Amino acid sequence: MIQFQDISLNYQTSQGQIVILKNVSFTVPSGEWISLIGPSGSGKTTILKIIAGLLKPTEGRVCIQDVNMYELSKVKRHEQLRTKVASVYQQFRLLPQFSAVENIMLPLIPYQKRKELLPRAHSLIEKVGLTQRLHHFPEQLSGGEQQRVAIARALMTEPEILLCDEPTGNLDHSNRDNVLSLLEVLHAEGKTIVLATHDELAATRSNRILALQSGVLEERIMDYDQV
Ligand SMILES: Nc1ncnc2c1ncn2[C@@H]1O[C@H](COP(=O)(O)OP(=O)(O)OP(=O)(O)O)[C@@H](O)[C@H]1O
Repeated sequence: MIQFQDISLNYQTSQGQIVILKNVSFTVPSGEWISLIGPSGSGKTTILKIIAGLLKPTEGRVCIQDVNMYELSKVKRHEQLRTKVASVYQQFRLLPQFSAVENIMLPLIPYQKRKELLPRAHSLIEKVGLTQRLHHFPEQLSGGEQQRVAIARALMTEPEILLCDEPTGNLDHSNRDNVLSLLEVLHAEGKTIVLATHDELAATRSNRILALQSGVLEERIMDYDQV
């Protein structure tokens, strides 16, 4: 479960203090898929970075499975989150010098032998439907295929929580549908998913939509389970 409690985030700039998030609170029970929607600059990526342990809020608490992440030292926080939370981004972020299967293994390469990681990497590449592309390099893959490799890479540590930042933003219609269908499969398997998107239609695939406007969570919370 993710508890995002009374979170505010300000930046100090040469023009003075700017407020990015204002007193934002929400809870994501384990296994739920929520979508964050809102215009550009409303704070969606900022929320994902805070959940990922990468950005300390100015105020508020973020608890993952009841542990207050920002009370921990940076090292302990990363250790806690390393296997619990994984991210998928709009710009795939694959390393160009590595093949698909090598990219998938990357999150665990510092911790385990390559030989031990290969069977899991193979099963993940099969899961995302790219068995035929195992040894292809990113430049030899389509955008949709690269994103599916990126999702497989995110799954390598068996995270409970998947943070997806505009994962379909660079994809055409059919690749977008492939990626969303894959998220639906992962959700059905029990993953907790937080999707930040401009794509309101994509967001309707989730359990709940939270709408952000200039760093404020709108009261409008659409719960499709109750429609
Ligand atoms: N380091 C920083 N210093 C100052 N302002 C920042 C910094 N990082 C982000 N911002 C501002 O925070 C605001 C929220 O950014 P964020 O990336 O969370 O928005 P977003 O809703 O994800 O936008 P988009 O949909 O375009 O990705 C933006 O106005 C951005 O300019």
